[in-house]
Amino acid sequence: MLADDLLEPVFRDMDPGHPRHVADWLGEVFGGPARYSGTRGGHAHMISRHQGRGITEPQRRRWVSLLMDAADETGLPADPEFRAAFAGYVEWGSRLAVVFSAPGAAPATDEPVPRRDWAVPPWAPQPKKTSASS
Ligand code: HEM
Repeated sequence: MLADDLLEPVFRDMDPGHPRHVADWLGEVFGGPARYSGTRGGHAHMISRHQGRGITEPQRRRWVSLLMDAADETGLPADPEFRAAFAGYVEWGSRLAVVFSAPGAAPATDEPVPRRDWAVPPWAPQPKKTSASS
């Protein structure tokens, strides 16, 4: 993000632990251990870190794009069911980040960390049947 023209001004003074904090948050949202709630203060703290930043739509869109690149680079599961749920959450959350970071916004903070799941088991390409195997 620091190498990105649109996001550098937003992340210039970021906490060096930021990638870990976001990973802990996302892990908790998607059913992993409640590490963010246990170590960082949960939903209220996450919201407070966005307030007053005035995140713009182009910055949001770029952030989403870089997060999707990171999902590939870190080897998150690539099945379409998980990725659809992941993309849905990231689109939802990042649009809320724009709203909550606007001047004068007063978002509710006493909410739990959201949870996301995906109902359909992962799909994987099936080997084609050949005449020899039928
Ligand atoms: C689904 C959407 C998002 C999630 C889940 C998310 C999550 C988080 C989390 C967990 C933190 C760390 C809070 C802490 O210190 O404990 C954080 C901080 C921050 N986020 Fe987001 N965020 C989202 C969208 C965005 C977007 C779209 C932007 C800007 C383009 C943004 C900018 C920031 C900034 C500037 C910080 C503070 C950096 C630091 O010092 O750690 N976030 N976010």
